[in-house]
Amino acid sequence: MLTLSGVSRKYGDVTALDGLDFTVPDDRYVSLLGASGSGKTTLLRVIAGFEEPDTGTVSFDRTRLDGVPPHLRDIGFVFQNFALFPHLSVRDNVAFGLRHRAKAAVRDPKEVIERAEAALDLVGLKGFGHRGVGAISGGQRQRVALARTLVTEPRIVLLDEPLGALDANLRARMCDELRAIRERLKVSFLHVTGSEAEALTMGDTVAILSGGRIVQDAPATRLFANPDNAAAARHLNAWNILAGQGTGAGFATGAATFALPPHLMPRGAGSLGVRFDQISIARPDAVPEGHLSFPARYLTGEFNGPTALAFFRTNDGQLVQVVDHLGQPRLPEMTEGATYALHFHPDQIRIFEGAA
Ligand SMILES: Nc1ncnc2c1ncn2[C@@H]1O[C@H](COP(=O)(O)OP(=O)(O)OP(=O)(O)O)[C@@H](O)[C@H]1O
Repeated sequence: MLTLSGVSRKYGDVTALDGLDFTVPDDRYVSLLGASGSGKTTLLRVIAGFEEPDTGTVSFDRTRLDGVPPHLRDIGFVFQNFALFPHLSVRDNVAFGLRHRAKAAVRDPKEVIERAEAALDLVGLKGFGHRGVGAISGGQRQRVALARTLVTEPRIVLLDEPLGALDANLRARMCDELRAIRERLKVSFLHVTGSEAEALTMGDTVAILSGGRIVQDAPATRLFANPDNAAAARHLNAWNILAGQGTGAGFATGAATFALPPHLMPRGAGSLGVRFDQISIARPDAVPEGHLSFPARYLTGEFNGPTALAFFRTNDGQLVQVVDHLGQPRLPEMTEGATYALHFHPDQIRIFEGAA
């Protein structure tokens, strides 16, 4: 198990990692989700040993890795741009790591070729060994990069936005393949991405990096349904979040004051989260009994195939989204510019304590 405790890393005035605690268990596919600039690459570089943390520790199975140079950590790193050697063949790219690794370098040419070919077979590139890396597709280059890392039998594989350079179709296929390869090897993958869909699809668990810390680390389905805090919810791109304050009259937000059941009422500042797919829409005078609601002006709709998105603006100018699944449509016909009541049952909301 890889463990980071209290890891901080600053660049001048910028705090990239801020006392971060994080573990990657054995035999697990872990997604790390964060916005651009949230410190994802810094975190991978600290784990791999390309950077040392200012404070805190990195260990593997309780052995400290701080101060151990990258090539002695047994950690694989698949770079976003693949970083292949353009003048070498596919097989020689894969063999390179094996011939040159610091621990237990393989010198016997026959064994090098056998192991390189086995790694290519594992990533679905049997028979491609003789090709130049310029003569294969982007998805195949991605797999060469993976094979080059896997051939060295790392204890954990770090993947920095591994699908970012691929087109959408290929990305979907590589998602399945990465998971299948990992399951065969039983080695943990830590997959960094800025895409919530990719993080949720890939990870057995998803860790969300925000403000230099992991704000939630949970199985994908639990995280999606039950974010612990507003920061985590925001990253899922599926939750509307209305910041407000608990008052005598209810939970006061810029969109409306909600008469929350007492057990949900935050003591001071807080926010109300409601998922895009759990809001219904009615005429202002037709909100069902027991539902909470707020008024909002319908802006426009967006049709995405199996789902349709509707965009609204609250009285205080916040953008709110509602999603409809075309298999089970819930939304009425709406007129752009008209005001509707967006409503939901109190059981469907999450209240997050603290300032948003
Ligand atoms: N070498 C550096 N010198 C100065 N600031 C840096 C350096 N590396 C990273 N930073 C800053 O640290 C913060 C975290 O950067 P990092 O590259 O880790 O983010 P990221 O989540 O990987 O972003 P992206 O998804 O855009 O690649 C950013 O504010 C970045 O500008």
